[in-house]
Amino acid sequence: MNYNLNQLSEKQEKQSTYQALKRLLNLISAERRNLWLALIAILVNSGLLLLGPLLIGHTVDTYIRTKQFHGVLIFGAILLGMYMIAMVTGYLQTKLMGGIGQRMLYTLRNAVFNKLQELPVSFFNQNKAGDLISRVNNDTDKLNQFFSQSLMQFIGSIVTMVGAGFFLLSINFKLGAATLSPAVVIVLFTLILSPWVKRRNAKNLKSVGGMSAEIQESLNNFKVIIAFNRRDYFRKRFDEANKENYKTAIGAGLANNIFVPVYGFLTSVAQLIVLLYGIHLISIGEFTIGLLVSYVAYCTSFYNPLRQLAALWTSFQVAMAGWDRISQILLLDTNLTQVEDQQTEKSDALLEFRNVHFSYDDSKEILHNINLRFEKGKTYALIGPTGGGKTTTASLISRLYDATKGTVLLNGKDIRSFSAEERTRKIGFILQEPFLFTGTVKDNILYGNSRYKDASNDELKKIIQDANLDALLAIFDEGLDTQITSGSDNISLGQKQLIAFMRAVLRNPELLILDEATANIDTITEQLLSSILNKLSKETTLVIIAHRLNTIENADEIYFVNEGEVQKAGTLNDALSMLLKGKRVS
Ligand SMILES: Nc1ncnc2c1ncn2[C@@H]1O[C@H](COP(=O)(O)OP(=O)(O)OP(=O)(O)O)[C@@H](O)[C@H]1O
Repeated sequence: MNYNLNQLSEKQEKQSTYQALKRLLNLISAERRNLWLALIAILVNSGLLLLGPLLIGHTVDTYIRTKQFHGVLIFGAILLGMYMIAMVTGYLQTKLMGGIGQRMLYTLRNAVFNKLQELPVSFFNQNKAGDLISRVNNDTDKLNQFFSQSLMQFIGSIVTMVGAGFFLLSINFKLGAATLSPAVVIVLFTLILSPWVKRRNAKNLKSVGGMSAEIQESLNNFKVIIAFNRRDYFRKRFDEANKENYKTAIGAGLANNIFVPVYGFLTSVAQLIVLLYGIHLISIGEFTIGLLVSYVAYCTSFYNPLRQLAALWTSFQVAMAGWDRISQILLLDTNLTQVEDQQTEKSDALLEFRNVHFSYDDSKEILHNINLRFEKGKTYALIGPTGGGKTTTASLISRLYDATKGTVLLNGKDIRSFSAEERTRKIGFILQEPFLFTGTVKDNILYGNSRYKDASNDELKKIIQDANLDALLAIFDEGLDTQITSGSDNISLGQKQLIAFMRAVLRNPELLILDEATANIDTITEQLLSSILNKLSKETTLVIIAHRLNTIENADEIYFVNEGEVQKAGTLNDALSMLLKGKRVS
């Protein structure tokens, strides 16, 4: 299945803003009440501000021209009261929307992060971590900015414009229509250019993701970069990503700002129309000075928000481009779903491969028609040249991936019918590259182990002793409390493998896979691990992947894995000669 987000995005570019907006509103449906309250605040605010010019016009014509200053004072006080209420509603709207924006950011980041936790290994194979981080951090923030800062202004501007437009047309239809004609040009101009502006912003966000991926890759591999003196190479790569970002940012900036001067020009045209046509109407007695004062104010109330809308529209397009990138993740589904429970077959095999084929990306088949049987309590070894398919086979046993064809059976049932919890309880996997989290040795060996998660240090020490793991724990100076730092650079690779080993053994799985799990461990400690494995429950099935043949001398069965095919190797000596003769993967 294709999980590459940057390829998906090309396909999904056709998605309309309307569809994207609908999905976004579904996500924030919990905020409906606050959104309504904020909307009421904005309506009151805009309504009051719109009434102002009408009252001023009325004051000019009724009281100022007739010199009734008492009336001027009363209307002045009414206007002041209205403006004060408008101030309070303005504050309320900012407060409500700020909260909505931040809560939405929180919900969205959680939703994206939780989705990432659901997605299969293939997704992470096909996407760069830096780009994903940029989506979780940067793109969600673009939406937050729009929601907390721009949305209400956006709605406020539209309400003010509609209200001002209504007054302009109702006071004098001919003059109103002439005043509004430049707005038609503006709307057409905006509609035509918007998709182009959104595309430019999407390109810019993509380049931010690319730059972030570049930074993440070089930070993760800084030791190799320094050891191989590749700093210049990475500097160049970063420079290219940065240049791309610079170019797309300029492109997006130009697109985003194209509206401002055009809107400004057309606003001036509209004001000119009001003055020239308005004065003409006064001269022929069809209009009053007071109404012209109101008219100029309404013209400003109409075109100022329109100018603001130019900037807000840009912010909307940026937010929508960000939302597209976020929703690409949210819309993905894992292809490792749980299938319906099936009839259990009577089988003495704990795990079985039946005619299994597998390819990572549909292009090249990696495993061809594999048939394997792992019985309860036995030890199996997978050997073979580098790139032959051993780790891939192990990954299918633990369902990191599903077979492209054929079936993997666990306890006589399709492995896909087990819940992830059940499966991981039954199958333990010590990966080739063990990963440790920041915390103590205790935190790390209890990772994902619900059985002992509340055990005290003393209880845990006893459990470790019973599992014959105490000699391994003794290797760490401060035992269970030894600190592991981020990236776990304060302990050796061999020590990391020991922690991963303890973590897996303590879970007491029915099937334990060791993928080169002792490759970095000295011979004495390796013998210790071997004796621990021998003392595991007689029910435990072991699958050991190893390059060093001494590691597998106790195996009941040895399989030779080469060029995606698996065959029984017989004795250790047969395995050795197969290895020596074994073809390498071309
Ligand atoms: N994530 C992946 N995406 C695409 N191809 C992959 C991926 N992982 C492995 N492969 C390919 O699958 C083939 C088998 O790799 P695998 O890791 O299973 O070999 P292996 O026998 O375990 O090798 P080693 O002894 O080096 O660990 C190789 O050709 C490899 O390039």
